[in-house]
Amino acid sequence: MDRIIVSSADGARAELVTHGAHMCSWIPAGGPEQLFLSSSSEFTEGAAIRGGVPIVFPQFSGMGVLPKHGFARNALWKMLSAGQTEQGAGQVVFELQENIARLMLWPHVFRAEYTVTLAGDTLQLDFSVTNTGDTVFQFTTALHTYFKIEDIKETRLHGLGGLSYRDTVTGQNGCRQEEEVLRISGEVDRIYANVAQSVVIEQAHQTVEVSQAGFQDAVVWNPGAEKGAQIGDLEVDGFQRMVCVEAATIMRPVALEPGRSWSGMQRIVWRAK
Ligand SMILES: O=P(O)(O)OC[C@H]1O[C@H](O)[C@H](O)[C@@H](O)[C@@H]1O
Repeated sequence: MDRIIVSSADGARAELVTHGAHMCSWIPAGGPEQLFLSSSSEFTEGAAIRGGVPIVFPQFSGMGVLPKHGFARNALWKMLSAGQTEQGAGQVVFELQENIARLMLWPHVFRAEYTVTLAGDTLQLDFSVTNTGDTVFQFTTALHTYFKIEDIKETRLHGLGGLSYRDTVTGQNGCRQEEEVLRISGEVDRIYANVAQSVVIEQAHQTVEVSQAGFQDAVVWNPGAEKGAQIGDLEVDGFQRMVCVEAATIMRPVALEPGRSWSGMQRIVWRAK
């Protein structure tokens, strides 16, 4: 699989592979690595990469008949461009369309585009899907971002208080987060609905602000010690060093008419304390 490195004029840097258009590393200008990547991750075609930013499309998790999280994260994407914008941001653009294997799984023709843009302390991920066929189709999707954490016990998530969520661990719908600040001390797997404000991941040394547009929902996932130990491509202590905050549309799937496009974006801003 091809490896692509892009950097901005002001020193931010990202690394991606064409397999899954998968972003493996993001280092903001003057800052440390922000994405978790498991050292046990298999970098082979056909296998998902554990960490970075997997693209979930056209099905979230096991919520349908497709392989878990759909086919986009395991597909070979076409790189359309890589370099710097006129303003000096680093940028890479990928494209994915149907092929025979994908049509056998999901009988729809489409064009997906994924643009990664970085400069200074900010990373922006733009994902769009166009229905290039002549019948409507539905999909669910997520940018499944794994954030690198020093110690999950010392990490706080702000911005989720008062939101309703589906608890994937218990299968319960219609839960409500009462506490303003979420601390993770075991398995957490939640789909928050109608997320309009940003989520801030606070650690002792930094904050990371995660905002989104186009995506309706946000997933927060950490497998905890027990489930984490069962994940073959995650290090034994991996769960302590990661948290996923995913921009997603799951609760109400997108129904895309022929000729129409849908787009969603996740923006991440790093701040040292
Ligand atoms: O192991 P994977 O197929 O990559 O899925 C990893 C995780 O993705 C999402 O965050 C889901 O909410 C979790 O239920 C799932 O375990």
